[in-house]
This record gives sequence, C-alpha cells and structure tokens, in this order.
Amino acid sequence: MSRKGPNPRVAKALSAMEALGISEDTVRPVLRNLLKLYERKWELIEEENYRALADAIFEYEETQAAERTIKRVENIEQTTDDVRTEYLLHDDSEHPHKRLCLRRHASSSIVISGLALGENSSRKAKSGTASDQSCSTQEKEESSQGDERSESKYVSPETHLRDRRKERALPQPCPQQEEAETCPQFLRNRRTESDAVTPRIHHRDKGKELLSIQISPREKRSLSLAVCLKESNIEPGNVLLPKEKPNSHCYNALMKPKSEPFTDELPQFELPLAMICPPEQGLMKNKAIPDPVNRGSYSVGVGSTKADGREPVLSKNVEEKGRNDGVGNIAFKSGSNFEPPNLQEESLANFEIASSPLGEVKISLSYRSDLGRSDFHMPNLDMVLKMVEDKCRKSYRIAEPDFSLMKLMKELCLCFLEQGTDSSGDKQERLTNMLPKLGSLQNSDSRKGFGSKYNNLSNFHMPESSSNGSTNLHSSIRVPVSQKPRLLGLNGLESYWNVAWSSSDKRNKKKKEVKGPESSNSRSVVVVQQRKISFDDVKPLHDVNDISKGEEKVRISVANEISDEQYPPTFYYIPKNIVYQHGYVNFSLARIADEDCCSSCFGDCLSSSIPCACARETGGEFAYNREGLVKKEFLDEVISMNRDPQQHRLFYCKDCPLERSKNEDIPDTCKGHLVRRFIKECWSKCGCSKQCGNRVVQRGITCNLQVFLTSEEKGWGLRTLKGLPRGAFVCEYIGEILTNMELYERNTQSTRNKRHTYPVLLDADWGSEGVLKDEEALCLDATYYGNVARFINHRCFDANLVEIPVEVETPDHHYYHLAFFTTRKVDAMEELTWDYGIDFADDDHPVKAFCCCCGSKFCRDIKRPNRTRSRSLILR
Ligand SMILES: C[S@@+](CC[C@H](N)C(=O)[O-])C[C@H]1O[C@@H](n2cnc3c(N)ncnc32)[C@H](O)[C@@H]1O
Repeated sequence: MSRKGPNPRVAKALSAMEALGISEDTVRPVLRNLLKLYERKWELIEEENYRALADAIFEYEETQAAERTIKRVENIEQTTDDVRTEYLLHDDSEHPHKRLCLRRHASSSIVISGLALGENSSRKAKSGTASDQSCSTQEKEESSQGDERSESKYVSPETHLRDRRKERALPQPCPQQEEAETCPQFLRNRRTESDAVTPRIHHRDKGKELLSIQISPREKRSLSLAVCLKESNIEPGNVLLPKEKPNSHCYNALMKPKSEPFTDELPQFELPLAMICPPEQGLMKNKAIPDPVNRGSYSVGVGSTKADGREPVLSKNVEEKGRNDGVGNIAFKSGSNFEPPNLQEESLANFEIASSPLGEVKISLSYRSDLGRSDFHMPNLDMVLKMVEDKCRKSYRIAEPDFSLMKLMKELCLCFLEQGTDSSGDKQERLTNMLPKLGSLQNSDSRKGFGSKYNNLSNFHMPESSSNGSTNLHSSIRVPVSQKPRLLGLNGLESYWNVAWSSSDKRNKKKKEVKGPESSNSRSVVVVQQRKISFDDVKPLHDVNDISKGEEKVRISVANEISDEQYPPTFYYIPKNIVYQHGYVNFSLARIADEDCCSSCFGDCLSSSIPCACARETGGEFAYNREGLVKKEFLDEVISMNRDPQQHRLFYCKDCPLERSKNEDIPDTCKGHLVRRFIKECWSKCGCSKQCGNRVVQRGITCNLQVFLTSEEKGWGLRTLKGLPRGAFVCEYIGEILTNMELYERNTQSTRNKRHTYPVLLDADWGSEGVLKDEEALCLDATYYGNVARFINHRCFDANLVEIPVEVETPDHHYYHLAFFTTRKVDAMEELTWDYGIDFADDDHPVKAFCCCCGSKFCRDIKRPNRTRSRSLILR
C-alpha cells in the first residue's frame, strides 16, 4: 500500500508526446486532468497512440491562447469607464469566508456587462444557432465531411496535431469574415462544440473612438469554456472572466470520456452466472464429469458469463454429450468445446458445480484464455484469492473484515446441495444461518459456527494450470446428503445468489415433483444470479429509545416530530473507530516512551501541583480544567483557527495524500492543511486512574443527546436535551478508518447518489513528515459504521461545536481521535452543529457537498441560480 514508484504509463505517455515535440511540462497537467476525467482508464488515453491526450493538449494550448486574449480584454476593460465591473464573490472583509478558500485557485470572477460570449462549448451544437446559419452551404458540407472523417477515419496524433496547429495558424476563408469565424475549420473535426457567439466585442473608450476587439472563435470557445467551467450560470449578456489564470479544469469540458465500455472493471455479475438445465433441454445431452476422487458421479451445474450481458451460452448451445448418471444425480457440462466458434469467443468463464452421492460438492471455475500466452505462469493462489477479495470488497462495499472468497465458495457448495436436496425445516434453518447477514458476519461466533460445523468436510485443492493456459480453481466441500430438492426463498443480503425460475419451469414443476430425487434438479431453467451486496439491503433496525443500542453509557433517543419517516437511514452503531482495511493504526504500549506518559502519577493528574508529562503537548498546561471543560485560552485558539485558518499556520505537503488519492499517477499540488493543536490525554501506560481529569474523550459520551429530524433540508440532526456549558465534550467522530485511497475509491464507486456524506479527513498533522505513506493518510467514514456524531450537521462559521484532535493511544498523529467540544453555552434542545470546512467553490473534491441551509448569517454557500448541487466538501 505504500507509495508506488513512477508509473511507467506516465513515462510512456510523456515520451509519446515528446515525439510530437510537446514538452513534459505541457503534458503533465493535461494528462493529470485527462486521467481524472477518464477515471484513470488509461486505455482511453493510450488508444490510437495517445490521440485523446494529443487532442487535450491542443485544447489546452487553445485555452492558453484564449487566456491571453482575455488578459488583453481585461487590460482594455480597465481603461474604460463605462464597463461596469462587479465582484461576484463577497468581500472577505465583510464576511468571514476566508476559512475555506484555502483550496480555491482562481476564485474571484468579474462580470462584464454587455459581452455575450456563447454557451458552454461542451454542449451539442444547436441547429439554427447563429453559427450554423452563418455558414455557407459549402462550409456545412465540408463540415459534415469533416465530422465523418473524424468519426470514421483514424488520424494519427501527429497528423491530427499538425493539422490542428495548422488550422490555428491559418484562418480559413469564409464568405464573410464574421460568418466564417463562427464556423471555423477546426471545429469540423470536433464532435460537439458550438460557438453561438457574438464575434465582436465593442468597448467605447470614454470620449474616444470605439474600440473593436476581434475575438477569434477559437479564442471565444476557449473563453466561454473557461467561463462555463467556472460558473455554469452565466447570465445572458454577461461573461465571467477569470481574474487569475484559469486552473487546469478549464479544458476538461472538451475532453469527454468515450462511450466504449471499460474492460478492466470487474465483470458486472448482474447477468446470469450459472444455469442448470433440465434433461430435456440439454441436461441429458451433456457429458458427465468423471469423479476425480472415486466417489461416484457428480451432478454438475454449468454456466458461463459473457461480457455483454446477454443470455449465457449454455441456454442456447448445449450438445448431447452427457447423460443422467442414474445415481440420483444429474450431469451436464458446457464449455467452449461445445459452442459454435462465434459464440466461443464470448464465453469468458465457465462455472461448474457438482455433487457426488457421497455428499461432496465441487466447484470448478475455468477461464480459458484465447490469447495463448506463453508467459503465463501459475500464480500464487493466496494472492489470487486476496486480489479477488479486495476487488469484491471495493465493488460490493463489503465492510466485513473477514470476508473470504473461500467462505463464499463453501456457501455456494452448501447452497447447491441444499437446493438439490432436503427441504425440511431444520435444513432451511441451517442454510439461513449459513448465509449470514452482513451484520451477523461481524459476529465471530457465527463465523466460527460456520467454520467449525463444516471444517472437517472442507478440502481445498491448489489451482492447476493446464497446458493450454486455462486455470482451474476447485473448491470442494462435503456435506451430508439429503434427499429432496428445495427452492430457497432468500431475501435482501441473504441472497448472495438469487434464484429465478423460468416460466417453463412452472409448467414442468408438477411433473418434476413426482419424479423423485433423480430429477429433483431437473427444473426447466434455474438462473443463478449474483446480486451486488448493497448496504441498502441491510437493515439494521434502530432502537428509537437508544440508537446506540447500549453501546454508550447514556441512552441516545431518536425523535421525529416532522414526518412519518420513523428512523434515520441504516448504519451500524459503533462506539469506537474500526479499521476498514488498509489503514495503518498501531496501538502499542511499546510505542509510548516513558517520557510520553505519566507512569508515576496516581489518581487525578489535574490535582497535582506540577502538570505531568501528558501536559507537554499543550504547552505544559492541561487542556482541561477541573470541571472537565476545555480551558478558555486553548478553546479560543482552536475556535479562531477554525474560523480563520489563513491567520494560522498552514502546511503544504510535498506530495499530498489527498491529491494522491484523487490522482495517483500525477497528483496535483497540495492546497494546504491547517496545523492543528492537539490535546493529549493520559492513557493505559499512565499511572493515573480512569477518572483522571486528563481523560475526558476516552470516557465517552456523558451528555444527553437526541437524534432528531430537522425542519430544514438537512435531514437528521443531533441536539442536546440539557443545556451545556462552554468547552464541554459532546462526542467523538466515530467511523471506519480508511486510507484516503480507500475513501476515494469508495466514493467514486458507491456514494455518487447518496444524499448525505459522512467522511472527515485526519490531516491535522500531515505536515510533520515529508511524505506520508498511503496507508498512513487516514480519514474516518461514518457512512456505514459510525456513532451519533454522524448526525451533526454543518453550520458555517458560528457553529456551536468545534472539533479538536485528541491523542490517546498513538504518539504519532497519523491517527487520532476527533472530538467535539462546545464553542459556547448551548441551550437544551438546541441543535448541535460544527463547521465541516466546506469550500463550496471547490468542484474537484471526490466527496459531494450540498446546498447549505445552515441559516448562519455568515453562510459561505453563496446562493446563485442554476448552481449544481454537486459541490465538494473539503475534509480537514
Ligand atoms: C454528517 S451528515 C449529517 C447528518 C445528516 N443530516 C443525516 O441526515 O444523516 C452530513 C450531511 O448532512 C447534510 N447536511 C449537513 N449540514 C447541512 C446544511 N447546513 N445544509 C444542508 N445539508 C446539510 C448534507 O447532506 C451532508 O452531506
């Protein structure tokens, strides 16, 4: 998980562009954005010898040219009196908005009335726009030819770039200059851009002659592009000109990901994965698989997946090569051997499952590569399993740390057997127990139960490599054979494997039922589909009397005085942070040096006249007073730091983990992090008692809190049922400990459509080391696992809670506790809020933000029409 070396793909891209005479400095930012835009699908960048990259660079150069024009316009603007300028953003001096402008590059914009520069260039050209109408017929014909050419004919990046550069250098003739400019040659090769723009900009210099600034369409396009990407809500007749250099996103709109399916993703198993055919439809026609361990014949179910999601091959193409083995089992097989050549290629994997009369079930999954690769070698099975598990965890958001593919395969074997055998009540119960809910997977006992019950029956074989390059992975498990088939009804997450029945099955069902065990599996078509495991399928019930379900010392009730929606959306309540997967959190006594704890203290450290070593972090004074409240000076400083970070120390990572998580190959530069003040609490290596005054956060929640449905659009919130003094500890932010990479991947995969987001970044001390390893750059995500703090809503600037990093068991600050304290006296029933630190102008963050309705008069989310909801949340 640590940092990787330089990406060879980057090096290749750079050298491909170098061959075109494009410098590395030019390529890097463009490549970075292209990767972001294409979601790191390198194939899209590499195809056609980096054509997309060459295109993007060209766009970038155009944008730069437009920028120069903008600057010229701006210079002229400054000399005119009749051009009204107005800053869109609030003046920082009026409102305390500075805090979250850390990440903003080119933030302020100027509105220049009277300029009408086109629409977002990424939109489709509208028919009948000024540009279309202004083109001569010939031009239009050429244009359509050009489109065709660009669609159908491969143009090497070299030629393409040369052509494009030439186009830029040589204006194309048009009947009227103005008209011609609205239909420039290079646009013919573009797919969707349009410039419905007014070509001339007139500025009247006071009392002097009229200035006429000619902006070329290309420049206009870039200009409007730069503007549109900054602000999507350009008023008609206005143009927003970036005051500063447009940032690298400005050319993104021209780089649309192509629509080809991505092929390096995990297969989407929404499609049928395995099928069991009736004898009359092929079952009897197939070959029995010989019993590899002399236990008689196996019944075999076979299926194949296809990349395009169409019906599996087996349903269409099964030859008569097998037989009913006559021992009460069915045997059939399908595979590339039996398929017509045209369909053969489409079969990516063959899946076989078999049971013997002695109760052994075997799964065989074979992938036959047509590549015939000579470099194929047998991989380490453990590595393969781990890789698949990691992928599954990410793709299906499996939070269970002990999730195992082997376990899943065992379950498959058991289900297979169960399906084909007894339907008695105890079996049903057993199966239900074996397909645990996500929640019960946490329960080590249930895992143990599963393992212990069947461990003696399991038997795993190492993968074998065949000479033709195919790989077979066998898992077998022996379970007691029972007699009658049973169709399972599984719901929600329990149905890892969904069973569906075709209509023909219904027709044949009665007949099958009377046939007995031999034909018990002979249903028409049983399609076994794998469902994505979705957290939404899991419904851990909330206890409205105590959402913590007894995990906290105090009850935390749930109140809904607004609607019928009774419970907050589901999540698992945890009172302490839990590592999700790769986050590196090292708790150990050995890491705490003697000078970093107070082993010789006794009782309450606060009662000692000389503060102990644990007060060193806070300048030799404990952060808490005898009432357990954060002391005024410390609290004032922390609040000020939060409210006005620019007045405090910021650090800039050499290689920012946050940026790295967003774009591993070419990370952007660090936008800065606040150097925060920590509280250090005494801990287990200290001699003091648990009641020591320097142990506040670790004692957990003590105040009376309630989760309630807010009347605003914020969703659920948290309030205190009793008044709280200033500086009181309320709760800690608890969630899964994720690395930034994991959070980024989680978000890109699964939280796109989620209304609320729950991550916070633990970046309070990133500056203390040169380069933080990926596994050390941590955050907390309370989306699936969290505590009551996940309900605390945001309030700009004057929130009544402030977060303070607290060191308890880890001397380094990669991992720490994030604790909330009151910033002022809080009344009973008042909603508790904290300032998330959202930069509402940052569109580049993976975590979605929201339209703020905090109600603060200092709200930073400046309301503008047509603003998209998808804005970003800066994680501190
Ligand atoms: C940590 S959660 C807070 C709990 C959340 N309200 C809920 O119902 O679960 C953060 C989410 O709450 C919503 N939220 C928080 N503060 C808000 C505010 N001031 N205005 C609008 N929505 C807010 C946003 O959807 C945000 O992503």
